Amino acid sequence: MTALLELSGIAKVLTGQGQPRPILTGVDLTVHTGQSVAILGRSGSGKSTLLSLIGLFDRPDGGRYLLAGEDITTVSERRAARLRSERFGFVFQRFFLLKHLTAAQNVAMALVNGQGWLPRRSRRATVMAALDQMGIAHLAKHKPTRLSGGEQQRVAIARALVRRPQVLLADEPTGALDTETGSLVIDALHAATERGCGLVLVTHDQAHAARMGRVLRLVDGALVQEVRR
Ligand SMILES: Nc1ncnc2c1ncn2[C@@H]1O[C@H](COP(=O)(O)OP(=O)(O)OP(=O)(O)O)[C@@H](O)[C@H]1O
Repeated sequence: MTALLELSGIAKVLTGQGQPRPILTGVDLTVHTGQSVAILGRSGSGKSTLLSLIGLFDRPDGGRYLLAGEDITTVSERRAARLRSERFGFVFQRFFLLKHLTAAQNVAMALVNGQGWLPRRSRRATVMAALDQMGIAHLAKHKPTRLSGGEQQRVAIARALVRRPQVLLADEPTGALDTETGSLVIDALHAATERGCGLVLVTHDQAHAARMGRVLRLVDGALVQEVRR
């Protein structure tokens, strides 16, 4: 079966103010439909750099990246933008919800695309289905200020899922939440994988990582399998 994501020998050198630094030296990662992977690693090890390469915000300096069998290692920015909006959903530590809009309107914002808005009725049904999948359909009319951190993050996940991405990329999505609330957010991410999404979760939380199908650690620029205890 063709993998959803297949990265082999991915390398990335970052140039800040000083000497160029190799951050990733040979990352191999394969994710199939419905699979979940956690990536652990000390601060500065390159986890966010890796996620930004997977999400096509940046390109690698070496290696090969296949998305559903298509070689996108050196894809143009134009094609990357299209793939980002059609194939990927993104969830971050900060929720980035618009405060003056309701939960449903925040999710609906993700449906704006080159072809304009979906017809009103199908838009509403699509948005409500995404909120329902996250267990927060009853909060559709609430503005973010009336929602808890965990609820806001679930709105953000609904927004990431509403276009039915193949891959969900989550960078520290529980970083701003207490353990219990974070666990609800992990439940929500699991619900996405049950619908066939591939999930790559960057986290510092060992307990949340342990709930993923595989746990990998970024060490010296490469991913190594974490030994389960
Ligand atoms: N644009 C850049 N130019 C140069 N160096 C960078 C750039 N972006 C990040 N870095 C450096 O690359 C390294 C990896 O950063 P990255 O954010 O990927 O790590 P991380 O594992 O996600 O860290 P954290 O867990 O703290 O979020 C860090 O040392 C960082 O300072």
